[in-house]
Amino acid sequence: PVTDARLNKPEAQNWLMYRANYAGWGYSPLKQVSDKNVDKLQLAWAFSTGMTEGHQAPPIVNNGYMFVATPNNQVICLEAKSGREIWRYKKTIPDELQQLHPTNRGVALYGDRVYIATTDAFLVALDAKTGKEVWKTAVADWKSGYYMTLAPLAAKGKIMIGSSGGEYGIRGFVAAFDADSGKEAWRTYTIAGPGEPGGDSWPGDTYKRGGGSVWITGTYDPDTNLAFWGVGNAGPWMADTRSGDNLYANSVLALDVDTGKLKGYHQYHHNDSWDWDEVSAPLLIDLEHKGRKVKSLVHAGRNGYLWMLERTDSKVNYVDAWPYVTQNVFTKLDPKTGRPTYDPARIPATGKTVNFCPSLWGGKDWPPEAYNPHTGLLYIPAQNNLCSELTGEPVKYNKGELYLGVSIENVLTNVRMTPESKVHIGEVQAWDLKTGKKVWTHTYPEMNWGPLMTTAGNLVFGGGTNDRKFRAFNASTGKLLWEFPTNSGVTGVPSSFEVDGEQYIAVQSGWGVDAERMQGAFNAVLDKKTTVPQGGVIWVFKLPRK
Ligand SMILES: O=C(O)c1cc(C(=O)O)c2c(n1)C(=O)C(=O)c1cc(C(=O)O)[nH]c1-2
Ligand SMILES: [Ca+2]
Repeated sequence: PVTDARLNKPEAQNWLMYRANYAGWGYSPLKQVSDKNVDKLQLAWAFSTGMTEGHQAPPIVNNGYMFVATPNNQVICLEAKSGREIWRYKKTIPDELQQLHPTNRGVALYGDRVYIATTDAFLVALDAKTGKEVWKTAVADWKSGYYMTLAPLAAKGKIMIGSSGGEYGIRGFVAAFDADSGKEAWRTYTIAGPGEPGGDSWPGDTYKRGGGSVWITGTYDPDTNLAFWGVGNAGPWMADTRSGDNLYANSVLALDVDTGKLKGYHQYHHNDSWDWDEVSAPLLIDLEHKGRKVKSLVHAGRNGYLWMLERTDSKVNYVDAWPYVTQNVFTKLDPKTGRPTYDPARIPATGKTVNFCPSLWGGKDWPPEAYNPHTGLLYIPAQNNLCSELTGEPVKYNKGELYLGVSIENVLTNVRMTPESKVHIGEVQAWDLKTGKKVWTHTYPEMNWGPLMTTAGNLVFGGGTNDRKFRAFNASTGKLLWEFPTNSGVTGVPSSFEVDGEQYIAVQSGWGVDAERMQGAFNAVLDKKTTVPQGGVIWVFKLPRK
């Protein structure tokens, strides 16, 4: 059984949750595979999932058993050392349901159960031994544009989730369900309504369709019982349709896990007009900043700034922020609050064509950063040097239809090259958070959609490029130490685990969703055409036996 005690201090041999620990580090304390021997890493087993589209979920492992979520609401349970299938669950969803983002980012383990959030906006509890449904709860109405792609967060008897739908005029929320019964415990809207604090930051009834979706797992601080959730873009995209700050879109929220009460927040940027969802949950890192000890929240923003905040038991304070990729929208940040001032020429608006950097896919979209406590470095999978051009147009709300204010043709061709992006776009960056200095950068000619994992073996793992490769870098120096061509592009979250004294590295390969759309946008604006093979495979590697 997966207990709170185990989730608070996960064993090195397991990968029990989305980012391995509540702090969101994407860090494995295992070190059998290291910078000294990773060049010998070889295939242990591979397993075809039977699905196409975006395979993004980490292989989650509990004492030799692996649980993998794939697109189409499928969960596969396997013997972790052999890849032998034990059970498979697939939720059927209505045929009419077209998922804008066809992916699932993983399961949560709690007690003897496995939890998955589905495309038709159900939260489902499965028996971990058999894969049989124990309960399922309808979380929201998919016909109104709600769908779920994130891995749930389990803590203190509750299973927490959020919903996607920021491009459909939903009103976002984080909700918690009793792990035993599936009964809803609380629901906190990410978009403030009339009479609530922040409610006056939305004109008229625009809050009802204000977006603020939550589609990446939150992080959690057991000491204060606060969970930290990133909030997506405001909707519709053009900011002139909803003058005001639009709280709490594009923010981080600190929510009390027992009650859902909002205890603090920081809005990274107000009145969003760029589809810069700030959904990635901040990493919890204790660090020293200018000689002061800070219990920080670190977030590489889709808006292209690297944010350092401070968490207390009742507040979120701004500490520092700086651009980590080319950014031409913010002209300055208020040194006390971090509130940005915008270049008016860079704000997309209805009836205007506006060019801005980074692109609408941001300095970093959803693929998670990683933090290694030994190197003290934060690793960011970045898209640098790239810009977008959007032409705003009037939009009318129709239930269940896209609510953007930009034509879909424009979205699919939005990228604009710069002299620098012709040289390179994708990067793996390593930042020393003490000094605020970048320590190393690995560059790719084209995009990087690769979630990162770092290990005590002084390694950083990640894929993300359109050449199908999965790679290992020296965590201290950035030197490329190993690469392996998989079946498809790797946008999966890597994980690591140990069985019978051997360390394994696992990742799903299966290109899709916006990595594929961004490739399509490059294909549309460049002379070159790239296709990436489709199909999902779980890849598991280890060292040769001695
Ligand atoms: O506003 C939303 O609700 C929402 C949801 C999702 C999603 O659930 O995957 C994405 C986005 N927005 C988004 O803006 C985006 O760039 C994106 C990329 C991806 C992906 O899986 O590659 N999903 C999403
Ligand atoms: Ca979005």
